[in-house]
Amino acid sequence: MTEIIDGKELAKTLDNEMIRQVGQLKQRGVVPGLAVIMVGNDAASQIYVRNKHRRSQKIGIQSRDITFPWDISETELLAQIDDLNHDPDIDGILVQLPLPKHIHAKAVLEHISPEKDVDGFHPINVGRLWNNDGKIVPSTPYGIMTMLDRYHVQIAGKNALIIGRSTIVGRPMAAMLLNANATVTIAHSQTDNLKTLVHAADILIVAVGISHFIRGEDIKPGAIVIDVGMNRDSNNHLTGDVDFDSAKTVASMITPVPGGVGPMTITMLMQQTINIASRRTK
Ligand SMILES: Nc1nc2c(c(=O)[nH]1)N[C@@H](CN(C=O)c1ccc(C(=O)N[C@@H](CCC(=O)O)C(=O)O)cc1)CN2
Repeated sequence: MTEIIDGKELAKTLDNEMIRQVGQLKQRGVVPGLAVIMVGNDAASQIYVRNKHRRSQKIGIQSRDITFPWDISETELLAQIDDLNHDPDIDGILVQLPLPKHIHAKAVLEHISPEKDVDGFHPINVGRLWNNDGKIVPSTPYGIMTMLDRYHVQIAGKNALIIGRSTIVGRPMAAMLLNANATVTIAHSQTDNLKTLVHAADILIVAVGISHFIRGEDIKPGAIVIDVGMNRDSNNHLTGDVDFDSAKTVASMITPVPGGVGPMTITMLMQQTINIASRRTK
């Protein structure tokens, strides 16, 4: 029987664990603080930022939302980050992506103190992760690793294929699976013989942004399939990169969309804010 990896349910379990962790921190005089910077009024980003705020409140994290109009200058944005870098009440800083085109996202992300870079996008944190010494790591792949762990998936020695090489998902995912002793392959738009690679994968992570890119007949029987896709169909319904119905008949475990990887992203952001705050007590 195929097991559905339920990100929504796992997120609730982890919320309860985090509420306890925050309670213990507060007894030691530490209130975790998260600053979320949003530029412009992208509709999806507004929803994610609101959800980050609500989850922070639920867990007991002090969250500070800072919203700028889309035409803010890069200099003003960097000055705000400077302030937050020096603010002792703030443990984690994140800038919601995407940013407007006139702002250099790379410069902005590199301006966040690596010790407060709760998204794990700063090159220092990227380097630490690839050195198997990651202290703060990107939330989506961290969420996937947590799902694999909580569903008792054995990673060591397995063939893991990641389709997609983004800095937010594909690359850090590869580092995390490698650190967990998987044999890792990253495939992308220029990859030859993708079908052969997919058919050999024990753990398949799909993050390409193309609706139903992978179908059941492509997958190795018994594979674990993780769908990172978030696409909208003509009816504005959310669809994954994997055709769930056909893949479910072949995989041993699979994540749905929605309700799989997505809910774990904000959960792991919360966990990392707590992790950073707990270093204050050491
Ligand atoms: N600074 C960052 N910007 C962005 C990140 C990020 O990790 N850091 N990731 C995404 C957006 N994102 C969080 O910011 C995010 C995306 C999706 C979900 C989620 O819960 N998805 C649900 C479906 C939601 C829906 O119906 O639209 C699911 O898949 O079940 C949470 C957070 C880009 N920007």
